[in-house]
Parts: sequence; structure tokens; C-alpha cells
Amino acid sequence: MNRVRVTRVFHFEAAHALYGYDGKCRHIHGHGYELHVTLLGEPLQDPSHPKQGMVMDFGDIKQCIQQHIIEQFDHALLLCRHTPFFELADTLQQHTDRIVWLDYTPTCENLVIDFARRIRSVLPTQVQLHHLTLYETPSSYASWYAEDQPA
Ligand SMILES: Nc1nc2c(c(=O)[nH]1)N=C([C@H](O)[C@H](O)COP(=O)(O)OP(=O)(O)OP(=O)(O)O)CN2
Repeated sequence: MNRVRVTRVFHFEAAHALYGYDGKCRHIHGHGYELHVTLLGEPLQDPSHPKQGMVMDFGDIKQCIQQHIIEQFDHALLLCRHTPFFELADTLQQHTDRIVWLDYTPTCENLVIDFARRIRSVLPTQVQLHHLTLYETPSSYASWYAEDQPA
């Protein structure tokens, strides 16, 4: 048995604010995020199958991540609902439907944990999420690895 990792890279733009943070990132500001999604599995061994030799078709990975992550988070404003920002919810939502109210502070770490949970819940059973890396800037990123998680 040979198991192989396959990776696809995605980009999205989002604004966020780290409420209560002791630096400039407490203000609403934007990032061009880059998300690396790495899956682990065994390439399909079935000469009669159109996905022969693939862990998961790159096109299917794209469709899955687009639907479950990018369509929600791209060009969105990411805010924690447990902050005074939530007092603006009704007003903001009259003018845009691209606000994602989160139960957590939208740090790079918390976002990558949330993305891992969302992706794992929709992946086909024959592949595993090996790791995710989310770049908030070209020089700052957070990674989630399945092997790092408690059993
Ligand atoms: N561990 C984390 N630290 C910080 C996060 C985070 O998500 N996890 N986020 C921020 C801010 O959102 C911001 O994106 C980064 O701020 P900063 O490092 O200041 O970004 P710059 O690229 O502008 O850095 P310079 O050193 O000013 O070039 C903060 N920290």
C-alpha cells in the first residue's frame, strides 16, 4: 500500500478585527489569505475507474473547498459574535450579506482550526485531511496537522 499526500492551494480576501488585541490588528483590516489543503490517501487502483491513480481528483478538491470554505469566507468580514461588534449586526446586514459571525476571535490559528473541522465533515471517507496551512500574510501562517491533535 502506498499512501500519498495531495495538495491544492486556494486564495481568498477577507477583513477581520481581533477585538481586545493589544496591537493594530484590533482594528478592522484586510488580508489576502492563502490556504493550502493537503489530503492523504491511497491512489485508486481500478483501471476501469475514471479516477484511477488518484487520491482525490484535484478538480473535486477544488469544488469541495470552494463550496465549503471559499464561498463563505471570500470578500467577507470576519467578526466574533461575542464582542461589541455584534451590536452592529442588524445595521451591517442591511447592507451586506458577507459578514461571518464567529464564536471565536478570527486569528489565523482559530480560522485554521475551524477550516479543519468544516473540511473533515465533508471529505469522502477514503481520504483524510493531513494538514492545512493558512497564510495571513506572505510571512505569517498557521498550520493544523491531524497528527498533532489529541486522540
Ligand atoms: N499568532 C498570531 N499573531 C497575530 C495574528 C494571528 O492571527 N495570530 N494576527 C495579527 C494581525 O491580524 C495581523 O495580520 C498581523 O499583524 P502584523 O504581524 O503586524 O502584520 P504585518 O505584516 O503588518 O507585520 P509587520 O511586522 O508590521 O510587517 C497579529 N498577530
